[in-house]
Amino acid sequence: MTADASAPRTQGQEPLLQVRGLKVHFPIKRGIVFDRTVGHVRAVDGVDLTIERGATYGLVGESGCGKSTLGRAILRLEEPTAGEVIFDGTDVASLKGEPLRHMRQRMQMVFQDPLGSLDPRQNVESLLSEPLRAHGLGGGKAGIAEKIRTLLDAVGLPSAALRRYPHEFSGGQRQRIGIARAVALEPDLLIADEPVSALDVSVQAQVLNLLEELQERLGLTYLVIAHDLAVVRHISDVVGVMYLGSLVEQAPADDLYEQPLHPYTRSLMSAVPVPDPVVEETRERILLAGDLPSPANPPSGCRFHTRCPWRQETRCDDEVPVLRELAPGRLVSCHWAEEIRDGVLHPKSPEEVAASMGASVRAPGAENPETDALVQGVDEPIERR
Ligand SMILES: Nc1ncnc2c1ncn2[C@@H]1O[C@H](COP(=O)(O)OP(=O)(O)OP(=O)(O)O)[C@@H](O)[C@H]1O
Repeated sequence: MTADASAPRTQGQEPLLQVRGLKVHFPIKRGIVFDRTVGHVRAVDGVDLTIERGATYGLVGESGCGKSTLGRAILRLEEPTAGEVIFDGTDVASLKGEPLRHMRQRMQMVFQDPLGSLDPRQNVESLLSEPLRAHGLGGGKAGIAEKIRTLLDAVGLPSAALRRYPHEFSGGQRQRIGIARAVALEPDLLIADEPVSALDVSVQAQVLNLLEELQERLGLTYLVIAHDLAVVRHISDVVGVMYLGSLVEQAPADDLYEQPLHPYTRSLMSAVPVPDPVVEETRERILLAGDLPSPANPPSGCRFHTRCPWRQETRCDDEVPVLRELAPGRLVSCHWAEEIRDGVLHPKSPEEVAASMGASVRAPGAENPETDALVQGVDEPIERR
């Protein structure tokens, strides 16, 4: 992370990645041969974000809000329903054949579960040489061997690791192998999807430090996806918070942690314990009413209104808030962000929120019983694409 998180790192240069109006909607199919579309899961529903070269963008939000789908759509592992992904000035959707292959080489992914993403039958040497051979990189046999040794050294593993298999390593070491494999192709952008959430807390910091070191050394740009705000805090320049397929807040990391503006960000932040016992004692705790609504049938108006302690009738229920700039670099999609920031509006308890929603809270399935039942898994299974 740069000293001044809000400062542009590469003045005059265009950003490495620009995502504009990105939507990924998955059809929900029914019928004996799944031939009837009864609705759509709006996993990503109109996301705009920009990542400057050499910067780290931390994307957070609770499980199911669409973070992984967004990451996969950037890599074109998921076909967007609408919107654009501009990578290094080129619209990714316009690429085919060799240019698409080359673009894929320049964007790599680190997965949450290295055991699941590394072939258990391949030893480390084979795991690391495979992508190099596939992309014709590293020169001949000797060149590849040399490159693999350098990679192992860069991720802090001994050369004795070469002959060993993924199951012989600890979780942290396996993640180091996953990272070595991802950087082997000298990418520009690394998308790390929950890179440390499967690891012990003591190992998480080591892996995050390694990512930082590699970024510095190799000039990488990162999109780091996590459900935990604490994970992305120290490595991110900019943090984006997602709720039900949309970004609700985006800010330079220090600003966001100092003063979260969106009610959802505030509730996420209030769940992070503070190491100082005095501060911890007085820490604001915001409990949310209800569960994450179904992305197949999101609430009207502000999508967060059914759980929001600051909800105001009826504007929040009816009017979709736009992601607007409150201060330089600080984007928030809440009608009442200023009032909440200035303490003019006070939060309700989860019980009050639930009671205030009363009859207006939509019972699951009330608007679209088929869709909701499917998404919640109480009916027939959804065919996953
Ligand atoms: N291939 C698919 N077909 C249908 N629905 C999908 C598919 N992939 C994801 N979804 C749905 O899209 C929504 C967003 O999923 P996604 O995995 O992107 O969320 P996430 O925030 O990354 O959550 P997690 O951290 O649990 O992976 C979820 O409701 C999920 O069930």
